Amino acid sequence: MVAEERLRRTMMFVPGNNPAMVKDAGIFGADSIMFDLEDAVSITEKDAARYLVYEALKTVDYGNAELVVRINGLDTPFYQNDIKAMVKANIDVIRLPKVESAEMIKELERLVESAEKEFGREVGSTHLMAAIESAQGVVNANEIAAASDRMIGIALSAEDYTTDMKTHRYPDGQELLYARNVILHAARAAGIAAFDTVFTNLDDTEGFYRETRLIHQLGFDGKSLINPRQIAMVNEVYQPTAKEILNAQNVIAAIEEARRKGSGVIAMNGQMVDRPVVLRAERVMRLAKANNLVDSEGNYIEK
Ligand SMILES: CC(C)(COP(=O)(O)OP(=O)(O)OC[C@H]1O[C@@H](n2cnc3c(N)ncnc32)[C@H](O)[C@@H]1OP(=O)(O)O)[C@@H](O)C(=O)NCCC(=O)NCCSC(=O)C[C@@](O)(CC(=O)O)C(=O)O
Ligand SMILES: [Mg+2]
Repeated sequence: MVAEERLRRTMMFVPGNNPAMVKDAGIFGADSIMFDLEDAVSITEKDAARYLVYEALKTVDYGNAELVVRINGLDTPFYQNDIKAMVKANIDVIRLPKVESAEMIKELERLVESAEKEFGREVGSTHLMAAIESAQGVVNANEIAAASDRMIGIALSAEDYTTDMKTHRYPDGQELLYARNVILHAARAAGIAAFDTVFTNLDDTEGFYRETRLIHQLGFDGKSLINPRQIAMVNEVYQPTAKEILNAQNVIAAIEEARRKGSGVIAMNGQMVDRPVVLRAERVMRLAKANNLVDSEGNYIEK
């Protein structure tokens, strides 16, 4: 069994200047809640938003959700105070926007480590992720993904990226195909998660499903979201079918039997079952459990 991989299907942006949204963000069941101090917050509200998110992190119970904050960029006067406040508040992950090089992640890491020491937090306990929002970021995706042991993932940010590329978003997503594949490969090569971009038209449910099915097929761990309505749709696409669950259970049973006999490979219904097949089966079972499709014994629950 490999180390349990955290599910990160849904990473929901929550504007850091909206007290009601910040307070209630935990009730919708997102895998990760991402408080935003950057583009959803106007310049005049930067300090107030930082303070609001800091207080919420200290006082609100967000259950098992992973807590992420998108700080302001390294080209702003706000990021140093953002880092200090969020490290002090014990945030799980800091997401740096508009990342274009490994050096930017190393600069973030230096400041995070200094804040950890200042506030008595264990050095290395604050994780990092990068949003890639430009051609330069895509070109340097490999070095960004591998820039720090603290990195848990990289994300495509298609609104800024398409602007940088002098295009805009189309329904078929052709304009994002290269960036999606580069980001996915960079993440996988570095052993970290890959997140797809936000989908901003809340009325286009069909378009949202189409995009989510595409990124699921490509292999993304999940998506950045802007609204709670999008969470159930992503979970639906990412949930395994009954057939996939049954197959995964058979694979795990078969490999356990093989291991008892001292072998790492076995044939099941004429198909070879080896390590990659077992890893895929284990991921299917993690997704099945997260979607309450199996009971504590791992048996499929008919709905
Ligand atoms: C779009 C809308 C105004 C619609 O509001 P509406 O009120 O019409 O929505 P409803 O569905 O009616 O809400 C039903 C109930 O849920 C509550 N509720 C809604 N949204 C919630 C939420 N997010 N968190 C918690 N609670 C929420 C709401 O308060 C209500 O609660 P209640 O009144 O109690 O029933 C709202 O969703 C919203 O503000 N979204 C976040 C926008 C945002 O953060 N943008 C910046 C990030 S993108 C970016 O920067 C581009 C990027 O950088 C991205 C990258 O880097 O990846 C790039 O370059 O691509
Ligand atoms: Mg952006």
